[in-house]
Amino acid sequence: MKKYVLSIDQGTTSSRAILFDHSGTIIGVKQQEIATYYPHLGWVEQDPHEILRSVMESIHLLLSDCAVRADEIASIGIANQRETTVIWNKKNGQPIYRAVVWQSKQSNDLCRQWIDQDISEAVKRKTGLIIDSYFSASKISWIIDHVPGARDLADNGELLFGTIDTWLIWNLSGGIHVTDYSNASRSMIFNIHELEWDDELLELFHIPRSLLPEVRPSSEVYGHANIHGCFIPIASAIGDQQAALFGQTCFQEGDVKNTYGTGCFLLMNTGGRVVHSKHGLLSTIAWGIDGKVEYALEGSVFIAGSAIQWLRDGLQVIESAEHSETAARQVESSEGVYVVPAFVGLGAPYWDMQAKGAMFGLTRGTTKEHIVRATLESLAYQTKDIVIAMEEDSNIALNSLKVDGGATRNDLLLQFQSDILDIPVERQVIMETTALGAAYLAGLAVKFWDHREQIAGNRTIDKLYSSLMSEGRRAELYSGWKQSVNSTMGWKVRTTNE
Ligand SMILES: Nc1ncnc2c1ncn2[C@@H]1O[C@H](COP(=O)(O)OP(=O)(O)O)[C@@H](O)[C@H]1O
Ligand SMILES: O=P(O)(O)OC[C@H](O)CO
Repeated sequence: MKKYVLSIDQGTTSSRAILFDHSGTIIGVKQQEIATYYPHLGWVEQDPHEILRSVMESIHLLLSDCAVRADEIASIGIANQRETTVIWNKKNGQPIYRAVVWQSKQSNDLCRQWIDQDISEAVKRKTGLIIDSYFSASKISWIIDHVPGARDLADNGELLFGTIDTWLIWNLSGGIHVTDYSNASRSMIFNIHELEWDDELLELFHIPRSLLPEVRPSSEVYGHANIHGCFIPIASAIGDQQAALFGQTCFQEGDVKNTYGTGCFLLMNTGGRVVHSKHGLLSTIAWGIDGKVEYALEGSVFIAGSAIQWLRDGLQVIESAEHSETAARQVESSEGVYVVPAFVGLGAPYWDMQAKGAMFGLTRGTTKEHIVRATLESLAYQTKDIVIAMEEDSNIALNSLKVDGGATRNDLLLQFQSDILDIPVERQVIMETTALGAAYLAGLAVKFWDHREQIAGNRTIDKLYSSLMSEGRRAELYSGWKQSVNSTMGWKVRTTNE
C-alpha cells in the first residue's frame, strides 16, 4: 500500500526532500544548503554535482529518519529553481561548465545585442518574456561560446541542455532528457502558444535544437528513480514558482500567490488565456495537466531573501536569517532609510540590467538595525510595485495576498507587507507550498489523488495579517521607495571586470 508522495524542492538557497501523506500533511523534511559562487561581480554560479548530491542525500536521510521504505512511496515530484542552466556531455554526463544561476549576469552583453536587433516584440509575442539575462537562452549561448570546444560539440549533437528539473530527472532516471511546459516557458526559446521550441528564435540565438529536452506535461510519469532498489515513478516536474501557485490551490482564474524565497515571485492564474502585460510582467505557463496548459501572469523580483543572506554573509550585521526580525524590532521604524537591493539589476516591473543596489536616507544616527529593517521592508516594497502592475494588467483588485517561502517566517515582514499594501496577508499552515505543489502534481499523475477538487480543501490558514497603517503614512513611505528605486536605474558606472 502506497502511503506517501516524495517531493523534491530544489531551490536556489537549498535542496529539500519532503514526504507528504494523503491529507497533504508533512511527514518529514530534510534540507541541505548549497554553495553559491560569485566568480566576478554579477556572476552567480552553482555546482551541478553538488545540487544532485544535496538532493540524493536529503532523500536518503529523510527515508531513514522517518523509517519509511521506498516501496511505500507512490511517486516523486520535482519543483526547481527555474532558468538556471546546465549543459552537459551526452556521453559521459559531465557538465561542461558550472550551473549558471537565474540571477547571473554574464550574458548581459549578449542580451543588449539582441535588444539592438529589434526583436523584443517578437520575443515577447512568442515567449511571453522580456529579453533579459535572467532567462536560459542567453545563458545557453554564453556557455557554448565561452567554454573552449563547446560550439563544435554542440553542433555535433554531443551536448545536452537542461534546467535543474531536467538535470535531476536525467540523473535519477538513467538518461531520460525531458522538461515540463512551465520550465520550458522560462527559456525564451519556447513558443507558449504553439507549445514548441521556436526555430526562428533558436536560429537568432545560435542554439542547436539537438541540445533541447522533450517538453512534457507537469504531471505525468517521465521515468523511474532507483531508490534502495525500488523503482519509483518520477511523476511531476514544475518550476518552483508555478509549483507554489499549485500548492496554494490557486486553481481559479484570478487567484494569486507571492513566494518570498531567494527572490520574490508573484503569480496570478490566468486560466487558458495568455495575458500580455503592459506593465513589465511576464506571461508564462503555469502548468500542463489533463491534456492542456494553463497560463499565469508573473512579477519576478530578483533579490528578496538573498538580501537577508547579504546582511548575514556580506555585511555580517546579523547572525542568521531569523535574527533579521529580532534586529529590526530594536528600532521603531527604518527612520527614512531605504535599501534598494538591485544587486543583479532590477526585474519586474523595471527590467533594468544596469541598475545597482543602493542605500538612501542615511544620517549620523543610522544604525545597523535601521539597515536591517529597511532591507526587510524592501521585499514588501518590491512586492507592492508588482501588485500595482498586476492590478492594472488584469483589471482585478487584489483583496488579499496568499504568501509562502522561507522569508514568510518573518512576522515583522508580513505585517509590514499588509500595512504597505493595505490588504490582508494570509500565511497557510504548510509553508512548504512549493514542495506541496510538486507533490500534488506527482500524486495526481499516479492516482494517489484523483482530481484537483479533492486537494483544494486541504488548505488551512495559519495567520492573517491586517493593515495597521494610516493611508497618509503608507503614501509617504511608498513615495520614498519610488524615489529611491528610480535613483538606482540606468547606473552607468561599470566595475573593471564587468
Ligand atoms: N526569518 C526570516 N526572515 C527573513 N528572511 C528569511 C527568514 N528565514 C529565511 N529567510 C530567507 O529565505 C530564503 C530561503 O527561503 P527558501 O524558500 O528556502 O528559498 P529558495 O526556495 O530560494 O531556496 C533565504 O534567502 C533566507 O535569507
Ligand atoms: O529559489 P527561489 O525559490 O527563490 O526561486 C527561484 C526562481 O525559480 C527563479 O525564477
